[in-house]
Amino acid sequence: MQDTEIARRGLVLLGCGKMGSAMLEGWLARGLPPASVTVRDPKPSDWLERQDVHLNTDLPDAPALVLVAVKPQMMADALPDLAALGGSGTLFLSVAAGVSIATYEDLLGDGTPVIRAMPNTPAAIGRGITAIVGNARTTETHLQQAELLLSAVGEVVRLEEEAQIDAVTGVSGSGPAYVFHMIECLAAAAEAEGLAPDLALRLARATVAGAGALAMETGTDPAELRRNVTSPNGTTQAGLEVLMDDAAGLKPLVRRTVAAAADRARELGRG
Ligand SMILES: NC(=O)C1=CN([C@@H]2O[C@H](COP(=O)(O)OP(=O)(O)OC[C@H]3O[C@@H](n4cnc5c(N)ncnc54)[C@H](OP(=O)(O)O)[C@@H]3O)[C@@H](O)[C@H]2O)C=CC1
Ligand SMILES: O=C(O)[C@@H]1CCC=N1
Repeated sequence: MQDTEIARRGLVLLGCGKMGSAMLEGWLARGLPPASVTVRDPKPSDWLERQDVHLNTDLPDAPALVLVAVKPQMMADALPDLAALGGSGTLFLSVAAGVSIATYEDLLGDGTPVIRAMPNTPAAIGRGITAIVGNARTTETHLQQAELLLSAVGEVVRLEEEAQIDAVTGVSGSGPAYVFHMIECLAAAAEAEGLAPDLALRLARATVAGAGALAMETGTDPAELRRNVTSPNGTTQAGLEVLMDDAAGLKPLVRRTVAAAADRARELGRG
C-alpha cells in the first residue's frame, strides 16, 4: 500500500489496542513503510514493540493523517495531545464508536477535515468492512485517501449522513461478536446432543465460516441459500421452525440486539 502523502508527512495512530493494531497490522503487511508511522499508546503490546514504527515519540508537525483508535471513555485524556494538529492540513480519521464529528471540530477547529469510520475486527485478516462519513471540510481526495487505507483491510462503504453510523456500529461494528456468540451457541448445543467439546467447536466454527464464505463468494440471496439446505419435512425445517418463530425466534432477538447496540452508540455520542 503506497500513499506518497503518508510516506512524506507521516501517519499517527492514537491508541493501538484491538482495533488500532488490527488496522496497523494490515497496513504494514501491505507495504506501509513503518518509518512513516508514529504510534501513541501507554502500554504497547509485544507485537507493537517489535514493529519499526516510532513509538511514543514526539508527533510529526503536520502528519498526513491521524487515526484515532482509543475508547470513547479515554477520549478526554487522549485528544488534547492532538489539538495542536488542528488546521495543519492533517486529516483526522476516527474509529471511535459514538464520538461525533462535532466533538473533533470543537477541539481541532471546524477547518479540520474529519472522517468518522466504523470498521470491525475481521480487518485483522483483511476481511473487515468499514463505513465512512466526512465533515464539510473533507474533500473527495480525503475520502479517497481514507478509502485507500481502509480498503487494505477489507471493504469500504460511504455513508450519506453521520447519523447512520450508529446503526452501522450496531450491525457490522459489533456484529462479529454476535457471530462469535452464534459459534459458541452452536458448539454448546452440539455438546448437549452428546458430542465431545473439541468436535462440537470444530463443527460450529467450520459451519459458520463456511456458510459466511458461501454467502460472500456466491452473492446469492441468503434466503435462497437457506432454502437450498432445507429439504421438505426434513431436519432443517424442524430446526428452522424453532429459529424462525415470529415471537421468540432469531429475527426479533437480533432486532433487539442491534437496537441495543445502536442505542448505546447514540448514548456514547451524548457524552
Ligand atoms: N474492538 C472492536 O471491534 C471495534 C472498536 N472500535 C472502536 O475502536 C476504538 C478502540 O477500541 P478497541 O481497540 O477495542 O479498544 P482497546 O482498549 O483494545 O484499544 C484502545 C487502546 O488505546 C490505548 N490508550 C488509552 N489511553 C490512551 C491515550 N491517552 N493515548 C493513546 N492511547 C491510549 C489503550 O491502552 P490501555 O489498554 O493501556 O488503556 C489501548 O491500547 C474504540 O473507540 C471503539 O469504539 C470500532 C469498531 C470495532
Ligand atoms: O463495543 C464497542 O463499543 C466497539 C464498537 C464496535 C465494536 N466494538
